[in-house]
Amino acid sequence: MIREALVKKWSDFAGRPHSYTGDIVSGGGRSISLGDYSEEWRTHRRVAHSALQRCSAQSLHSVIQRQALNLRQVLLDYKETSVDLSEDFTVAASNVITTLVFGKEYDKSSPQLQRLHGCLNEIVSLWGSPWISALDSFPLLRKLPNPPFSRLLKEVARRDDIIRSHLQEYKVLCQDEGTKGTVTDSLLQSLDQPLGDKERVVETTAAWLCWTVAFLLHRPEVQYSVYSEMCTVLDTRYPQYSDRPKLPCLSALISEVLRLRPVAPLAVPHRATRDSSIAGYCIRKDTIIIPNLYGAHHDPAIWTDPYTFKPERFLDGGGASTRPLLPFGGGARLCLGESIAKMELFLFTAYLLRDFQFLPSGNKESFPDLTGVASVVLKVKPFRVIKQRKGLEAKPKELRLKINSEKSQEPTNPSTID
Ligand code: HEM
Repeated sequence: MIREALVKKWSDFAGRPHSYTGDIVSGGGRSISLGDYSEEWRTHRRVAHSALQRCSAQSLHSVIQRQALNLRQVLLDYKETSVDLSEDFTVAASNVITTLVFGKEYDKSSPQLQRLHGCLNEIVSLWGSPWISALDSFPLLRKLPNPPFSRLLKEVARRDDIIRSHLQEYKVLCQDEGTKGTVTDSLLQSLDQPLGDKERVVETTAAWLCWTVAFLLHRPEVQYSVYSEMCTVLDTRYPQYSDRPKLPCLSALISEVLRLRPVAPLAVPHRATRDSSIAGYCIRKDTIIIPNLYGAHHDPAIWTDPYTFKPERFLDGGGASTRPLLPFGGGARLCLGESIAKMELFLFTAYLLRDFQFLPSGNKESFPDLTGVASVVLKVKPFRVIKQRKGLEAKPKELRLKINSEKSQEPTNPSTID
């Protein structure tokens, strides 16, 4: 049904609903993700898409590898203390984007990065608050004083100032170095608009990495399987994205985490641009459509044990196909960062599992809660983890992930899943 709406009838459902607060956050609906379907939006998206494609072809791989190695160093510096890695994952993912767009990377303590992240987090949390969402449904409230809304306006202005000053700095750099017209420059021009997409973009990859570590703590044998596979295939070298077909256990792990916890579980709302139908039901122009990706990924008619973390379902003979997966949506509004995100998920996970073993920080109670917290993206509740360094020379003992393994497939702490 979701495919019918988003892919087959893509032009009927390519719109975005207008909302008072959405317009404020996206500078009047001019961002790619919240902008309505129009000629201006299509041009904006086309330019951004082709710039990202060229970036991916030229430098994305090395940019991600560099951030994966930086992340490795950060983790090594923690020694074996128990830590919450969510901020480090956010910095790594955010540095991929800032390197592509501004040619700059930051470390966790950088005041510029903290200012940007602080501002984006504040926007996300204020925008989700009932004081502010009420303004969309009850226009009369817009006339009353509303301190959270005043704060939102201030944060949005602060965000745009920060981004504008980065863009300005980068334009000067481009002129100085004669790099005008490069791939990054064309991406920059396409993003030289109110930047309402940033909140989601920096959060998704980091949220996904946190979910992966959380699930792996509940089923350590999966972690071992992926590691063992890398030892066999790569020997001592670091993985390349082109190694994907040779690393089925790693690919299966990525697909399973995307299935169980799509970080944008309800995608972004669509709007019917004309009268149409879905599954034979008449849908009037301007109806708001919310694609329930989470529901599709847990449909018992398609998935066996849909609520169980079972990457082996995607291995040969495991019975599942990746075709019904829709973590990036589809059609005209398909996630613009899909190819970047896929490469990030693969390389970050491969680098992390090649060099580290993740362990729970204490007894059974300290296992991560897998229910999740919904905000702009679906996140795991904060948890701490211990990571031990491993060397590829230390080959794992009995580590293959088996299809229909006799070991329980349930997480170690079943009371915490859904
Ligand atoms: C695990 C990582 C990610 C997931 C699961 C994800 C998923 C999604 C989903 C479900 C949508 C909504 C599609 C729809 O409306 O039907 C979306 C939209 C979007 N995503 Fe992603 N995303 C991820 C990472 C990224 C990254 C890294 C970027 C940027 C480089 C990005 C940029 C965008 C943009 C610009 C849109 C709006 C597209 C439009 O409205 O035309 N995403 N994403």
